[in-house]
Amino acid sequence: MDKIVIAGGVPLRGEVLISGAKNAALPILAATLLAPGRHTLLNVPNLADIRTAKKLLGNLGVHFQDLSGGLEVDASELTSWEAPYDLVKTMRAAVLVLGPLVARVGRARISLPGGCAIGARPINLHLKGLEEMGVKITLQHGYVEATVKRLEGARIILDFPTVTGTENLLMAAVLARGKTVIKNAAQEPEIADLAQFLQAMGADIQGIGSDVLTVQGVKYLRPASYRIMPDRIEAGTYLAAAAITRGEVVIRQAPVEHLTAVLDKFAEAGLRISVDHDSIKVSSGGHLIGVDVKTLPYPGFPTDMQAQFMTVMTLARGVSVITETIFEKRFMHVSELKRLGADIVVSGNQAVVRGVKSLQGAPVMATDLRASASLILAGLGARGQTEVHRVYHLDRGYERIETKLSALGANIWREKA
Ligand SMILES: CC(=O)N[C@H]1[C@@H](OP(=O)(O)OP(=O)(O)OC[C@H]2O[C@@H](n3ccc(=O)[nH]c3=O)[C@H](O)[C@@H]2O)O[C@H](CO)[C@@H](O)[C@@H]1O
Ligand SMILES: C=C(OP(=O)(O)O)C(=O)O
Repeated sequence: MDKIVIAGGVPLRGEVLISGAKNAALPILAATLLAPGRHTLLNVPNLADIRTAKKLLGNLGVHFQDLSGGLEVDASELTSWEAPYDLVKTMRAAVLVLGPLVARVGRARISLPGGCAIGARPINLHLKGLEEMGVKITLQHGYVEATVKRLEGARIILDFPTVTGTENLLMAAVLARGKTVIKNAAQEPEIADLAQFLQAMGADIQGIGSDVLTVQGVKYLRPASYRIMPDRIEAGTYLAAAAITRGEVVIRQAPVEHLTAVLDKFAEAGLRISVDHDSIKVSSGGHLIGVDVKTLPYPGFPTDMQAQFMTVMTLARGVSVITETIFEKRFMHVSELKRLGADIVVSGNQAVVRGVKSLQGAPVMATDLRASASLILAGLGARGQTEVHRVYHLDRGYERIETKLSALGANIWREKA
């Protein structure tokens, strides 16, 4: 298994270009199942999760062709309605084929996504919403089996604004008979990106970007061409890299309007930030200051930036209290950060971080995607050499991270184990 090695302590300087968003590309790829014909997707990031999604859709009969700067997705004929265990276990977002499959072929058989490092992550809200639309659901041998003759519009109130749950229900509703209203819908910008792709396919959706989505079902959808939004979490991670190395970085092609909570917190922590259209210039304005953060559904501070922000706080002056409200086990990076000398005490869903003068490089092990990013950041900010093991987690969600960081001056490389 590959590892990433970092010789830390170099302030990053230069420009970095943000890739397409993983969490928008995955539901949009799933949504291509809704319409026979050839779709064109632009700005698709080159990530392990995208390769897994292509395998999963390929298994259902979808064909792909690489275009210069894009991907052609041909969903003309579906030959299966099953998402097998082997593919679902490596990528939870595989569950996103459930809504489109019941909408297009009236049935789906999906391996139940298991618990993972960051929490239990059940899909009860996806299933309850689909049942309200007339889908018969049974659980057998670790698989969800879903069948429906005709999807019916419904009024759905989500107990929690689940991101992929909202996406699954939206993708089912666009081809249902009549009107569907999804209340307490998640408002993450990637859902708006999916909704805009669905509109380009001919769907009738009102309330995009809000917590009430109203969908008037249509008889059929047609293939569409769409450019995937840039990745706000990747952009936030490069902000953190500039902060922890006391560097000066320009982040280009950033989804600035969706980064408000993140930019506000970094500014409060003492970074100098200026924004020009889709570019963010960030430089360290003296010392970092400990600030408190609480993760929340969008537009609050994203849980997918919690580990990276915590890492920056390990070198700030004073104390920072970090509260995780979305996932019950998302502090797996703490024990590894402590190996580099961080002072962090966890109690329930709160981590109290007392800034230290310096971190020292050490071998560490990545446990999930954003934990991996946080360990890379810690390595960049530490004295001496850090080795991050189990980088397959990182490759799920960051395109060419060591190449992009090297171009900013970091001493970072990948070694084959
Ligand atoms: C592919 C993708 O877009 N992944 C993102 C998505 O994950 P995902 O869509 O899995 O996250 P959810 O919004 O569904 O989960 C939020 C919380 O709701 C709970 N829950 C969810 C569904 C359900 O049926 N029942 C239930 O109890 C979960 O266990 C969790 O505690 O949103 C998360 C929260 O912003 C991000 O961290 C992930 O990067
Ligand atoms: C938790 C994440 O992804 P996923 O939902 O795909 O596991 C993430 O992107 O941080």
